[in-house]
Amino acid sequence: MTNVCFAGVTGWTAPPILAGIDAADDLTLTAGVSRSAAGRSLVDATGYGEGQVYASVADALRAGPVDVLVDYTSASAVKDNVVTAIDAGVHVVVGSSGLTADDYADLDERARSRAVGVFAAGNFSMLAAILRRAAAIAAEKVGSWEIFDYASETKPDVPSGTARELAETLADVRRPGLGVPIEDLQGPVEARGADIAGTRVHSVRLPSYVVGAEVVFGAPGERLTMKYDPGTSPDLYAEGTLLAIRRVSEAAGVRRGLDTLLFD
Ligand SMILES: NC(=O)C1=CN([C@@H]2O[C@H](COP(=O)(O)OP(=O)(O)OC[C@H]3O[C@@H](n4cnc5c(N)ncnc54)[C@H](O)[C@@H]3O)[C@@H](O)[C@H]2O)C=CC1
Ligand SMILES: O=C(O)C1=N[C@H](C(=O)O)C[C@H](O)C1
Repeated sequence: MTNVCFAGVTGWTAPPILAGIDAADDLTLTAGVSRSAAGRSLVDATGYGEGQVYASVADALRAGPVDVLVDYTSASAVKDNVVTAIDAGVHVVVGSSGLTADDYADLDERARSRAVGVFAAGNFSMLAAILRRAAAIAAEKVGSWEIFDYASETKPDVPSGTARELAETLADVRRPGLGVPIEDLQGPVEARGADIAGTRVHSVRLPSYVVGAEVVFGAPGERLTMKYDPGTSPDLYAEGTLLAIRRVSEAAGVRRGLDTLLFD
């Protein structure tokens, strides 16, 4: 049996994942973290689970045995939460966005030194994972691309975890070419987007968008556009998150990208 603590238990993403844990014979939801519901029982606050809701990950991990922490909190809270779990010898599944490649390098070192597994995906949906894998294949043959990152006007972090992870994945293949170097541009250079691991990333924040991502590959005389477009339900993140919970203890250190669990 794997004991799971879910941080972000009252958030938008939580319900279908909590339902999946509840329905699984091999997983138990033993603790939750949420500032607004701290002190309540899990079942009262969420409809699922056996334990309590705590105000912080540190409090939750002190309260009882936990094998895996799942973090769906926020870009501002996630790094401290992951560090707290690693230091307590607890494996971590990171759903929250906002961590950079440098953050993951720090966490990897820390996790390896404590023989803890950390699994992170900028997007736990199956189709976003396929986009990541397909884009990496395209980057082997096409040397120019840019990413468009779409999210609601209230998303606090930029770029999305989905877009950041995509850019960092493509950087492992190669760095895209630029027709005009950024330093040689005339006009406001912000118009060319942010440099994320060598890719220009353009973040759009407008009402009605859920996080989606588009990568456009350009070659002389032709373009290839790959676009991930989610609906409005958080259900699509549940299956991938449950897979990660079950597999995070397989290896020490940080592993990234749901596609690595689906295809490798
Ligand atoms: N990797 C993926 O597939 C997905 C990633 N996300 C990311 O997950 C994160 C959460 O997303 P939502 O569920 O939409 O957010 P939300 O704002 O609806 O919920 C956040 C939850 O975290 C808790 N929380 C936030 N900061 C906290 C802190 N400092 N201490 C204790 N609890 C805290 C809140 O109480 C709430 O329960 C975001 O970073 C989002 O970008 C969301 C959906 C899918
Ligand atoms: O903020 C969100 O809502 C989401 N964020 C994730 C991201 O930053 O990529 C992905 C998910 O689709 C929803």
